Amino acid sequence: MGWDGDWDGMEMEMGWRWEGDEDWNGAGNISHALTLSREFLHYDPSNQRVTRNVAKYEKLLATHGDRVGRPLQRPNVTQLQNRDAYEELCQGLGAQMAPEQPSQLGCSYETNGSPYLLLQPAKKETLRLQPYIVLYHDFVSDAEAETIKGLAGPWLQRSVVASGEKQQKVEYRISKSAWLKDTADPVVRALELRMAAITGLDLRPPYAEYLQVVNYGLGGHYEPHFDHATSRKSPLYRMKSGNRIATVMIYLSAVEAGGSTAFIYANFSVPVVKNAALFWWNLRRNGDGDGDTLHAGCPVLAGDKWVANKWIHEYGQEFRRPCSRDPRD
Ligand SMILES: O=C(O)CCC(=O)C(=O)O
Ligand SMILES: [Fe+2]
Repeated sequence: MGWDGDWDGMEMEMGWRWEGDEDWNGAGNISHALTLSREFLHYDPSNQRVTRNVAKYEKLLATHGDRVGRPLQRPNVTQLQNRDAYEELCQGLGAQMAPEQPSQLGCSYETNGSPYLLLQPAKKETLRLQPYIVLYHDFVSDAEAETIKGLAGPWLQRSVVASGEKQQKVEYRISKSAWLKDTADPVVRALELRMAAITGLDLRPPYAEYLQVVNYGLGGHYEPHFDHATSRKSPLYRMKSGNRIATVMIYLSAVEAGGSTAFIYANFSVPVVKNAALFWWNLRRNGDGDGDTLHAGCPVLAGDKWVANKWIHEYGQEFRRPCSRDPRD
């Protein structure tokens, strides 16, 4: 079941209760739970646990009706009122066609002017130009991925999100995560140098955050959100190095089913490609947040998923990604 093992196995498969919370979390579909549990008993009448669940659901329905507790929390972005695009993209039903000329997309070896990459060019696949999203294949080795997961494992804690001026646990981000400093291990340091080489950006503190290692268990997900701050009060500004200009996200594991990264407005999703690193700019060159980068980590349906995030900030990049007054850039 992976590290997100807060779920109660049986009930998680049926999808309503979240053991991490003391209360019912209000997903609310108790009558559906009851129907499925009764159907289950039809096949396995002696199952004590499901028998107990049936009694529990019947009691809950009698006392509370079908909606119990508070409504599900959602990220605070108005665009999310319509979840259809997200759900379709996660199910692989969304349009995946690139609006750009196919000749501008595709694969290339990149040295990016870096002596480091001269020896081993990056295998870049350009997925979209607006927003600019590229995938670097074989960015880490299997051994490096294992080392990073092993280093993070003991430190994993339920993930939080920036909410107003605070950070909090929310139902729309179900995962565990840990932060790794580059001093934690030579492998972390090596990955940071590699990320600096492919992006051409300055990743030294405080120009980038520590490496955030994230583990999603079954059903783990992160609903559509922006990585950059959309409010000046966001805790992201506490680093005093501006907003998050870009994201590098490394896929540290494969996933048996689900778990793609969906870009809602760009209308496509990136399947989990083990050992690859995804890069995109969150901000436009004039410093405004790029609304086209709304993205999500789709629910993991089988297996578990590990990623590592590097969030790079605006300051330090002034000469590496010069600004522009043209709002289209
Ligand atoms: O897990 C993913 O595919 C996306 C994760 C993400 O967007 C994040 O951690 O900010
Ligand atoms: Fe994100």
